[in-house]
Parts: sequence; structure tokens; C-alpha cells
Amino acid sequence: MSFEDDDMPPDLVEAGNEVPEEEKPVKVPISIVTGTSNLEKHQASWQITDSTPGYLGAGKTTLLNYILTAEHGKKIAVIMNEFGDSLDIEKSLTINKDGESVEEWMEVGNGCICCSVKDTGVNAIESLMEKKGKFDYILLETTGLADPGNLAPLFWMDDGLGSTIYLDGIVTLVDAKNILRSLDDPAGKVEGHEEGDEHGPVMTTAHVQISHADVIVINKADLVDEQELRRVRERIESINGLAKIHVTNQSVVPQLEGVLLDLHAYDNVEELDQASKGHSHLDATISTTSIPLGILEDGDIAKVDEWLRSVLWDNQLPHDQGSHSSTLEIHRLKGRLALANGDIKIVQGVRELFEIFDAPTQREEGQEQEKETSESKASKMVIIGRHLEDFDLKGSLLQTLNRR
Ligand SMILES: Nc1nc2c(ncn2[C@@H]2O[C@H](COP(=O)(O)OP(=O)(O)OP(=O)(O)O)[C@@H](O)[C@H]2O)c(=O)[nH]1
Ligand SMILES: [Zn+2]
Repeated sequence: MSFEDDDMPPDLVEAGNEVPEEEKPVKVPISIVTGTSNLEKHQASWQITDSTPGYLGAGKTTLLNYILTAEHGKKIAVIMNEFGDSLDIEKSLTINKDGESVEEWMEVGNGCICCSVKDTGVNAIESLMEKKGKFDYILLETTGLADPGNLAPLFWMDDGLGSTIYLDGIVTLVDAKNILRSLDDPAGKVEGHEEGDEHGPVMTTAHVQISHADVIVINKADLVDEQELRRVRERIESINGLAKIHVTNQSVVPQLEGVLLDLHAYDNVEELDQASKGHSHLDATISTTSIPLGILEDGDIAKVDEWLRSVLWDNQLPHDQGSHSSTLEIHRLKGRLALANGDIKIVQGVRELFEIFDAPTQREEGQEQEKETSESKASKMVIIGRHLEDFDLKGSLLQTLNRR
């Protein structure tokens, strides 16, 4: 597992397959950058007749160029996955250090990196690191990848792959001028997801990219006025109440750490408390719901685990009485389970994958601080998904915990 706390005393480490600290490979964080694209360029076959200049890319290339030329002292590998319209078996990989870039080519098999990364992509990155030395960070740009939810689990649950790479987080760029239109545009419909009723709201690529994001960069702020920017922001927050939001011009983010790098989006739940402010129902397709759970008992962890298995694996909402014409679809979830004895567990989920693990303790900051945070923070589960309002998630979870 990739969430071990370095400071954990050895007697708390589960016996069995634990590798001694000094033999453990240092894992390299990978951030996935998604964003809406120029439909005319990438999706010509859809016969877009709307030729307004609005449908340009959100600014991913601008962002990556900014990173590649900025002086940050980090060795960052940027992998550009240009749209898979050619059957290239090599992908451009740009390695940058201190404003100096070297272009490398990486064999990934059959064109689209999201399809081939599992087999060859990780190996390719690893062998490149052997040749070029370890990277500090990897940024994977995913033009043409509609659904980052397919890619995230490959890098997240990485123990099976024996990988030296772990998912740091997903960054989604949106175009301030066009995002509202993209969210309402049936032409952007995502294929391969569970269909709701035929006449229901369409789930677009923009929805899926926003719902999976840990960080959302609203770019091209210069093209909208304050009022429109607020509407964009509120709509995005109603879809994904967990993501950190930054507003930029020319993709110039305030800093790299915490915005693109060092996100730790899968090993902490810092953003959990921002989610309650909620502008629910601004978007009819995807929303965020927040379930307060108070202080839990030891035995409740197993119940939460059971509930998640049922909902995520079996598509069964426990104690559900209603009949539904829609299917519950959960994209992302985060939770904090605060136990009466002061222990805190973290829940992380993407699609059908989830994990419950001990919260990293903050020993450096002293026992007092640790105690204070555990007492002041109650349990909470935040869920992002489709058709959430058709189901009583809160009632189901509380009943599973015998709270009702
Ligand atoms: N007005 C304005 N234009 C911007 C801004 N950022 C980028 N652009 C322009 O928007 C266009 C698209 O930017 P790119 O960085 O190529 O976007 P992309 O997401 O890589 O686009 P694709 O390659 O189509 O996926 C370019 O012409 C940029 O110069 C901004 O903040 N404001
Ligand atoms: Zn693919």
C-alpha cells in the first residue's frame, strides 16, 4: 500500500509482506492533467457546425509550457498524450529541469496512453527513469481522454503493478468562457456510462472531468466578467464540492505545489469540510453530497466497509425502499471516520475502488495538536456522483450504522 506513514512505529505495521524502510523504492508522484479540448481539432467526426472560436482548448498546452519553462528546481517528466488519431507507438515525453527540456520518446504500444499504460506505460516510465535518473514528478497530459476515472485506478491501487509510481491527483482545466455551454451541450455526451432516462440531463465529458478532479483550474478568466465567473465557480462547486479551485489567466497557477504537484489527493481528506457549503442542484447531472456521521465506534468501520462494498461493488443501496428509474453512479468519495478513542480513519474512493486506512498522524507537530484535531473533527462522508438526489444515501448509511 502506498499510504504508509514513515513515522509509524514498526510494531504497528502489519506483519507479513512489509519491506524494510531502506529497501523501499521511493515512489514518484504522477498528476493527471485533463481538460476540455478543441472539439473541431479533436472530434472532427462529430461534425461540429458551431464554429465560434469558443471551443478552443482550455489551456493544457499553455499550462505545460509554463511548467516546462518555469524555474522550479524539480525534475519533472511531462507526458503529452496527443489525441489517438494516429497509430503512433511512441509518445512524446518531455523531461524538464530548471527550465531546460529534453524530449524523449516512450513506447506505449497502441496509440492511446490510457489503453496501453497498464501494460507498457508504467514500464516505459520506469525504464526511462533508469536511464535518465529518477523524476521528482510526472505530469500526464491527457488530451482526448474523456474519462479520467478509467485511468486513476491504474496509478492509485498500484501495489499489484509493483509500480514505483503513485497517483498524486487529477487536475482539470476548464475554459471559463465555455464551460457552462460545454456542460449543457448534448454533443459532449460521454459514451459507455450507465444511461439514465432517455430524456434526463446528459452527462458530458466536462462533467466527468470535473467530477473526478482534485484540483480545478478555471482558466481564461480574462474572457468573462465577475458575475459570469461566479456562476462558473458555483456550478463547478455544485458538481464537485471537494476539489480545490484556482482561477487563472494563461494557465499561470499561483504555485506548482498543491496546485499541480504535491497534491496528496488520495492520502488525505483536507478538503472534506469545504464540501458542506454546497450549492446543491445547480447541476442536474452530477452533484456532491455530504453525510455527517458524528463520532463512531470501533465496530462501525466494518459497517462502513460493508456499505461501500454493497454500493460500489454490487450497486445495492442497503435499506433502500424506493423504486428508481435511474442508476446510482459514484465517481469519487472521501471520508473521515473519527472514532471515540481518538483514532481517525480515512476513506478514499474512485469509481468502484475504495480503501479505508489510518489517517497519517502529525507527530512533528506534537501530541497536543494531534489530540485537538481528532477531537474537533467528526466523521463525514462526501460523495460525488450521478443521480445522487434520487437515492437516500444518508438514510442508508445511517441505518447501516444503526443510527436510525
Ligand atoms: N484569452 C485567453 N486565451 C488563452 C488563455 N490561456 C490560453 N489561451 C489560448 O487558448 C488557446 C488554447 O490553449 P491551449 O493551451 O492550446 O489549450 P489546450 O487545452 O492544450 O487545447 P487542445 O490542444 O485543443 O486540447 C490558445 O490559443 C491559447 O493561447 C487565457 O487565459 N486567456
Ligand atoms: Zn484509451
